[in-house]
Amino acid sequence: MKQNILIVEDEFIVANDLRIKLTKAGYSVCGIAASVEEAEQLIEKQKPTWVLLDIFLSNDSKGTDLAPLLASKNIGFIYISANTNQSVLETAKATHPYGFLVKPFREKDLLIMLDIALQKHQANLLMQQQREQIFRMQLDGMDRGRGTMLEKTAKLPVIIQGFLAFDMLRIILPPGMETDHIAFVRTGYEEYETFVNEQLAAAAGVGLKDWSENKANRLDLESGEFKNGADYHRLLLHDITEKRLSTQFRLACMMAVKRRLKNGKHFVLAFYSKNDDMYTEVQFNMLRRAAASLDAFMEHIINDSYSALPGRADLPARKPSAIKPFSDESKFDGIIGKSNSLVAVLDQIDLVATSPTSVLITGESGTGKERVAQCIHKMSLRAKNPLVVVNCAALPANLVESELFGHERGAFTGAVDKRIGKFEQANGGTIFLDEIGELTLEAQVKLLRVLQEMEFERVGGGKPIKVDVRIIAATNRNLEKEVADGRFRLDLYYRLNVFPIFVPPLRDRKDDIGILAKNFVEKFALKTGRPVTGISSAAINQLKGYHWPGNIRELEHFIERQVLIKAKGIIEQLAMPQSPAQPVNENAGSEAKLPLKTMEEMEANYIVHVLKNCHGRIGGAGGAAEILGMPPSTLHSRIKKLGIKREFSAD
Ligand SMILES: Nc1ncnc2c1ncn2[C@@H]1O[C@H](COP(=O)(O)OP(=O)(O)OP(=O)(O)O)[C@@H](O)[C@H]1O
Repeated sequence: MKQNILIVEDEFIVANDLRIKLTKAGYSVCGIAASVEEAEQLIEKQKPTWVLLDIFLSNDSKGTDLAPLLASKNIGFIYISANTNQSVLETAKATHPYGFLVKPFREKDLLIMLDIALQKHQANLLMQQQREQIFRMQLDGMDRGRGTMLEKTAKLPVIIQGFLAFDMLRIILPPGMETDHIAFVRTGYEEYETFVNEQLAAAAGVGLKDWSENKANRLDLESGEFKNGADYHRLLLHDITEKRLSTQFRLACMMAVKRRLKNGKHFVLAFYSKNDDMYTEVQFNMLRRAAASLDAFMEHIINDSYSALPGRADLPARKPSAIKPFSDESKFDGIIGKSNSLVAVLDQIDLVATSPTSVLITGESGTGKERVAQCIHKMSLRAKNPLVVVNCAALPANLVESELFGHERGAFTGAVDKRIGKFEQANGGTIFLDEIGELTLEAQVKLLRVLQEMEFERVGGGKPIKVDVRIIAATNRNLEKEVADGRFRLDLYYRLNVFPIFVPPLRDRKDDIGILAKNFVEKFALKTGRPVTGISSAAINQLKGYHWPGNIRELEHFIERQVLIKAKGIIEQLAMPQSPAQPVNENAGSEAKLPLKTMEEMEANYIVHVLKNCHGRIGGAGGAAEILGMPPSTLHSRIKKLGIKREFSAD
């Protein structure tokens, strides 16, 4: 689709120069506005699909003030500004732009950023439409016939969550029903705890009578609003119930809509998140659409509930009930865990799996990035076609091209046979570029070309080959830092980072350790045939006390060893590995005098310590890589990056 770009910039020379560059690059520029007011008029008249937005504009207006209008109209925007002071950057970031270019910038950088931003915006719109469609279909397919009000609404949180994320959803119904307040609090991927009036009153620390009589609990709304971060905190200052609920459920922002039903009565949907900048104009519009789709359903259950009065004892359950509407354990194929941060990863997998979007998975070694990639592939429409894994760290620099694109027979010395490259093998499916941060700059150029065109030639072959491949890349490096240090190409980074997923380290999701450990005990007991039947809570607490630098891989190997040592019964006591955060033996006793060390120094110390114990051997059984719970190639690259001397590593 040809993009219609509006330039909002008060310096005419700069704006005109931009117009010339964009037109030359094939974009159509529908206007130049020097102030927010002019921009609003042009948006109305010209209907741009994209906006380049300066921050400080004529008439003392600010580009950031235009952002809510752009978000509400689904128009993507990039800031272009010479001002980079912290508060300007923070205000700009809070409006969720697709990019920020600091003036003066190179034409090339502008065009690359715009190209990627457009792709990202289109992918987002597509995903949003798909989610909305699924939401409507699921809503239509819901059984409205029998059951209590709680039973009828029990499936709502799962359905709504797929469309609009929340940690707590409050539904406020017209007064005079069996219950006029239901809240669903998220406790797992498709798990919610249900609270009705009595339990909500208890959570807010008031009696049921006070709760019911306090009109403020019904959220006094005109038609709707959202409050993020500081705004939400201001609300808490004068609303004691909200304050208590927010403390109880650790909520950091909210948005709500009030809907009028045909019978003149109202219901309110209030969404809460633990993430303090979760809700923007975009989500608010989505909420309005979701609420409108829900009107008929709510009307039905409200009328049904009135006709059931009086005397139908369908409510309330005295204790909060845990509702797990339609959990599908196998959906995430072996990704175990229920911590908040893992559930957030599952949400993202769910969101992106069926779209063709490229995904960049980041996180420390052993956190499960490859698992996430496998899961996205299996849940995608390409699941029947291959998932081809390429370990970029293991690609020999001189063979990158032939590995990725293949070669013809006799293309170079040693090419005795024709070879089909990884991209061709993955045609129709997915290619997983693991450890992408290890690619040499030369290889990055070659990869970039394929990603742009999805076309390449086999080495020694003159015929272009076109493929249809979805890209998933992963790295344990901070790619933004790699870009800043000149080790990773900015254009390649933009191409890959269309949908980023961060997999958190195990030390930040200790809630998952117990369930993972139990699972690994079962797995290795079965594999080794040893009758080890479980692991005690004391042992799990010990596991939680360690900080797992090798993450889940290290935990998995550790449990495997414990199963072998224990041989039968329940694992009770563990000999935990020495934590690198504690001083290693040679420094024992002198910790008080130790200067503070950076994480990198501690990591280097620990690797040297393990290497010494393994006599410098990296690979194979009992080698340093196995003990550290990472692939030898990753350890090699860590050794190189941390500048560990060769005397410590033999292979
Ligand atoms: N959530 C999980 N549930 C169960 N097993 C997991 C989970 N996450 C990871 N694992 C297991 O932990 C090990 C490491 O996972 P994986 O290889 O996906 O990590 P990674 O982040 O890709 O590591 P690297 O960066 O070193 O390549 C694997 O054996 C994997 O099966």
